[in-house]
Amino acid sequence: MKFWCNLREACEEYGREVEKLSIKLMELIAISLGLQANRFNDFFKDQTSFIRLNHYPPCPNPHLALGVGRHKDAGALTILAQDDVGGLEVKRKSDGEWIRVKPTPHAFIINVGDIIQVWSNERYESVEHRVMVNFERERFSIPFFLNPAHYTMVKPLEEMTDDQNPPKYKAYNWGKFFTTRKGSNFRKLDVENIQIYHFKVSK
Ligand SMILES: O=C(O)CCC(=O)C(=O)O
Ligand SMILES: [Fe+2]
Repeated sequence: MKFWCNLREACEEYGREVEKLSIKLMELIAISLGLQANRFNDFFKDQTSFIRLNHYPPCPNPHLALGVGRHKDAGALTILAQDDVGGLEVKRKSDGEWIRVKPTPHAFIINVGDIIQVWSNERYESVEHRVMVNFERERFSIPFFLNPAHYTMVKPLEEMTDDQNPPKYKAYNWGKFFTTRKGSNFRKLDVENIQIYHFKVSK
């Protein structure tokens, strides 16, 4: 019983700290886009962020096992803690090759999610990634997903658009998008689910 109480407390404390870090990162991203540091803060007042605790048991034939199927993180930002086993792969845009991400001890991996891609009108891009299981060692990872309020209508920020750079996306409701995504994500190794390009403005 005590163990579980401690786990809850540890997770809650961890959540509070990575949330602070993620808001700091959003402030830096805002500055990098020429915006006020606090430009994104209001979106996270009623945030729907969450933590996932991932355990990947080993499999002698990793290519037949589902780690996490290819996807882009749908939210704003992901802060990923992982152990030293490795298995995360990102898709290189130039040639579509899957590149292994080497774990760096005591470092987080920060993923830009789809929402930053839309808010920034594609000045930032979310990265497609997947997880392959290890053939002999189990792996643990802890992603924190920074997500805006359920009712947020996600669309390119006005400051990121003008006559030369018209909005590349139509507005979509975050809560609805996320619920649809959650119902279909990670089921198979190589299937696509709802994506922001479904809201892309056609040229
Ligand atoms: O376990 C990992 O390294 C990443 C997991 C992941 O991509 C996710 O949960 O969205
Ligand atoms: Fe992910």
